[in-house]
Amino acid sequence: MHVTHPIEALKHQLDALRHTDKKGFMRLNTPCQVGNLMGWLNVQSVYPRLYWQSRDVGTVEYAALGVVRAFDSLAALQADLATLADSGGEQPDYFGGMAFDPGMSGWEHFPGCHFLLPRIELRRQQAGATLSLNLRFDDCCPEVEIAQARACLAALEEEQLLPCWLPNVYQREDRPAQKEWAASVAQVTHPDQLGHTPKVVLSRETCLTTSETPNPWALLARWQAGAVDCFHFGIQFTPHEAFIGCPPERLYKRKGRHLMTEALAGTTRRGRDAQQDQALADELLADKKNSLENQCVYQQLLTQLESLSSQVDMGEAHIIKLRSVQHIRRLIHAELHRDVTDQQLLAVLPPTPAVGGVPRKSALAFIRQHERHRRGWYAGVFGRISHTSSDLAVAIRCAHIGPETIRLYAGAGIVAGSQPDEEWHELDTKIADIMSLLGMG
Ligand SMILES: C=C(O[C@H]1C=CC=C(C(=O)O)[C@@H]1O)C(=O)O
Ligand SMILES: [Mg+2]
Repeated sequence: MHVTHPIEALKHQLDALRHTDKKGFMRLNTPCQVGNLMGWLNVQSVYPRLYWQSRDVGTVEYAALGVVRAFDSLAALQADLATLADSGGEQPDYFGGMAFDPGMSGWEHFPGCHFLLPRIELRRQQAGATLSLNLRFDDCCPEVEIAQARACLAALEEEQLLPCWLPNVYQREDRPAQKEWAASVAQVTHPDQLGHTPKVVLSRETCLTTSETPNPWALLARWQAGAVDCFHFGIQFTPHEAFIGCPPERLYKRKGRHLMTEALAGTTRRGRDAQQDQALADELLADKKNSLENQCVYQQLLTQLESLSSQVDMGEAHIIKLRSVQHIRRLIHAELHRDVTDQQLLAVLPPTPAVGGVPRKSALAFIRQHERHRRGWYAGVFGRISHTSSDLAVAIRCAHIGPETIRLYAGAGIVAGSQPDEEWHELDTKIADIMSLLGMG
């Protein structure tokens, strides 16, 4: 992106605000040209650095920098959204996520819940790109806010090409190893356990170490290119740590009172050719174990939505095909009651049984007791929240990148009929895309 002109344009607009008596939220916009949003993010010195693109075709791509406001609680976020909505005018987008298990902390630098209003947003849609500066004129005097915004603009750097090199020599360690995995699957599928807890989603952390530190944005850009029909996200709170992912699963999308959610669970691999691929898809749809995995998810979603909405409709089970895997999916639509907020939805819906289990309480208790790695934001929530609409992904198919390490996460729904070796293999197919990008395929 050639930033000089857009930045000058925003500075002019900012100067004009010096004597403003405006209250609340304000967004200054200017058109701009950009090649690769991640190439732009990668050179910026302002943190957090965040990327978000929803799954739907033709949606906005967001790159965001810095913080105007941030909340570590859903209640505080909701209160802020409500205050701004009452005062009318343009409404801001908050970006962020939540850990899998609110009862356990996230990772270091990753709070249990964190949603932020960025200082700078670079948005791109079909019509073109816009550079925006977000401002809040509520509790501090406008001069302070303007000075902070100005400093952030002054720090912006020109976009550069992403490095095309990624390390490709790694040491791999699986946690749990296959033997311990088999023991956990056996425990979950023991008739006594299944009697009270019919599904637990067990997970694995695959730790890859290398002498180099991989560039998270270069990795995400390549991963994204092969992950169509997926969400794409990345966040860095600090320079040496990133969380990126290309999840296929939506937690929910809300447009006004209309809610879209889904049950995505049940997995098979892709075939060698179209014929085998179709045979695998047909088998998946007819398979009892995989259907049960999916059923656990939709039943819970339907039950939860019953009390929150006036009408709930669910579509037929169908197959979605990703690069390395196929899944069973059922789409769900609901009309929310007037007073239902994102705060409530996020307090009730996650973790869905696609990543947790049923009943939630005993499944989470099993996971807390038996998993020795920390899920952190894996299997949590990541996305965008605003007063008018929200869109959130289930944070699966993701990687945590730190100095000299990449930690990949994959889980598999364990139900009656689950076989340890097959489920272990399912974990491998779920990380196959990113493993092949790292030269480990
Ligand atoms: C928990 C994950 O996948 C979930 C989503 C789709 C299919 C799943 C399955 O078939 O087990 C899982 O429930 C993951 O990829 O880490
Ligand atoms: Mg499965």
